[in-house]
Amino acid sequence: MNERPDFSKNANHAATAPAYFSVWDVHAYYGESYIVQGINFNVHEGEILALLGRNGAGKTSTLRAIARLDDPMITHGEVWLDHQPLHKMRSHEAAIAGIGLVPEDRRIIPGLTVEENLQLAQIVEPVGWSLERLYDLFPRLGERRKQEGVTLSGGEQQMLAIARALARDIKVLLLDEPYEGLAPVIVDEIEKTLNIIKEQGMTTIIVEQNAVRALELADRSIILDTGQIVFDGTAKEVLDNAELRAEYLAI
Ligand SMILES: Nc1ncnc2c1ncn2[C@@H]1O[C@H](COP(=O)(O)OP(=O)(O)OP(=O)(O)O)[C@@H](O)[C@H]1O
Repeated sequence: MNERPDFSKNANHAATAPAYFSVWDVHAYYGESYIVQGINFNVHEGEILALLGRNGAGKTSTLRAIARLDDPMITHGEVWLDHQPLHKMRSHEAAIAGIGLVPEDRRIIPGLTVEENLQLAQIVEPVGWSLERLYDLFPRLGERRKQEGVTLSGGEQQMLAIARALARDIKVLLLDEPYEGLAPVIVDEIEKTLNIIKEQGMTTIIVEQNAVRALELADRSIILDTGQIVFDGTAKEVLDNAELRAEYLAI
C-alpha cells in the first residue's frame, strides 16, 4: 500500500487549548454509515476557518453534526460553543445557543418577501442585527426588500440566507458552500461582505469546494479526507504547500 503523506501532525494539538468553539473527538453516523471519524478542532473568537477536502470527504456532514441536525447522529465526542455543551442539545437548542447555519440549499421561504424572511428569523428573542444594519451590509437586499425572496438571483438569495442567520443573535456562522453556482464577480461581493462581518467580530466556519477562494478569506484551514482531519494549519500554509493541495484539494 502506498504511504500517504502525513500532514496531520497539527491536527490534535488544537483540542487541548481552550477556545471559543471546540470540537473534540466527534464521531457521527448516518444510520450504519460511519462518516465523521474522530474530528478535533478549535476556532478562536473572530476567526474564519475553512473546512476543505474533496467531494465526499465529510465537510457537510461535519457541519451538520456540529449544528446538531438529526443526521448524521453524533455517537461520541463533544462540541462546545462559548462554554455551552452543544453535544447535549438538539438543533433548535443549538440555534438558540448561537449556531447560525446557512445550508447549501439556502432555504429561502417561498411566498415571503425579503423583509418577511428576515422578520421571521427575529420572531424569537434574542434578535441579532437590525434590519437597518443588514440592509447597510447588503444594499441589494434593501433595494429588493418587498420582492419575494425566492425570485432573487442566486447571489442575492445567498446574501439573504447569510442576512437571515445574522438577524438572529448568533455566535458562530456556519456556511455550507456559499459560493456554489455563483459568478466570480458575485463571489467577490460575498467575500467582501464576509470580511466586513469578520471585522465586526463574527466567528465563521466555511465549507467550500472553491478552496482557493475560501483560503483567500480564511485565517486557518482544516482539510478532511474520509471523515478524518489530515491537515490543520494556517491558510497560508495550505497555499504554500503544493503537495498538500494536489493530494487533498486537487488544486
Ligand atoms: N444522508 C446521508 N446518508 C448516508 N450517507 C450520506 C448522507 N449524506 C452524505 N453521506 C455520505 O457521507 C460522505 C460525506 O458526505 P459529505 O456531504 O459530508 O461530503 P462533503 O465533503 O461535504 O462533499 P461534497 O462537497 O460533495 O458535498 C459521503 O460518502 C456521502 O455519500
